[in-house]
Amino acid sequence: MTTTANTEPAAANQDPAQTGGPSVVVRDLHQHYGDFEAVKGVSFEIRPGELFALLGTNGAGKTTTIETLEGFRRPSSGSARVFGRDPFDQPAGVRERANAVLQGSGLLDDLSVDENLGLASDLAAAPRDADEVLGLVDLTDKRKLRVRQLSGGQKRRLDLALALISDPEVLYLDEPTTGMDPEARNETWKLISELKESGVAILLTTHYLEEAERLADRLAIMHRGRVHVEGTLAGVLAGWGDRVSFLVPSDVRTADLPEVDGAEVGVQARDQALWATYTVTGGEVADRAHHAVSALFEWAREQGTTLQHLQVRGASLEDVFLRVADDTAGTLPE
Ligand SMILES: Nc1ncnc2c1ncn2[C@@H]1O[C@H](COP(=O)(O)OP(=O)(O)OP(=O)(O)O)[C@@H](O)[C@H]1O
Repeated sequence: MTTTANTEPAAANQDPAQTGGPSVVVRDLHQHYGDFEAVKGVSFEIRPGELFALLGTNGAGKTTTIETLEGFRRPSSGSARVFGRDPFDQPAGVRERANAVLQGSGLLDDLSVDENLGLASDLAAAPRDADEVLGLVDLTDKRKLRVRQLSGGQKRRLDLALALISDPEVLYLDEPTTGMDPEARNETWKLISELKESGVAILLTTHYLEEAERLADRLAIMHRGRVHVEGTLAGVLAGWGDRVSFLVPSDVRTADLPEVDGAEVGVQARDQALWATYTVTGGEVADRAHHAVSALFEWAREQGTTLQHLQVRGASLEDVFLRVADDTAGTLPE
């Protein structure tokens, strides 16, 4: 332990979660690998019973952020606090109460499921009952098998069991369902929801957007070290607008498509036809699509044409993700 631990003011060591505050607080975190800046000013908080999903493109800096919270890396600048403590300089009081399912399994291949769980249990300050944990991850009937005899999805479930055996109050899940079949993933989602309901503060990274849609109370999308979008799912999607699309009538030039208040029009070629998409962000969220569709019907009536294959949908998390990931769009800060 460095001297920093001893010189921190007493107030900085108080656990905000004890008084209803966040268990995890990240403030303006920067992380360098040599000259390369992998994380460029990330901030978020996670309260007990809340799941925060950190989404992002490959190499965005998600794992680096989790590793910082785990105490594996000292921030280059900014801060990370878990239970009010610095996990790098003050790991005591953090490691016992936080645990992780990280990428790259820490399982010992030649030992059995029981033996792996036993080792993790020996390291835990107040371990949960191993039978109960094996039941939670549905591996009871595999307990005598060696790890190398498990399938990829079963190994991932054992990873989760190793994290749960210490009964953590904060849980970091780095792509926890990779390699699982849809049923195992569904069961794992239920388990994660139950953990959340029991008061665990969870940080999830995933490339499965549906996983974030199902589980996250709040989410952030990272790209190249920065958070570009953050909020509740509903809040994020409301800011992104509704989509109204239809086949451009063959006798209408795209330049003659009508303007609609509060909407931007784009034209895409698909299946040897042109499709118009109006992205509607103006007006009240509840009836913004109604106004756009009314205006388009009015235009179609005047043109003596119809809106074929008309579709109205809200923005999806995938729309938002792809927009953030699209460097060529040119509106994201460097
Ligand atoms: N030890 C390291 N040395 C140098 N660069 C690193 C190191 N670890 C990570 N990086 C780089 O830092 C950036 C962020 O990596 P990180 O693993 O945090 O991203 P990620 O968001 O978790 O990506 P993925 O979704 O692909 O797992 C990447 O460009 C990566 O190449």
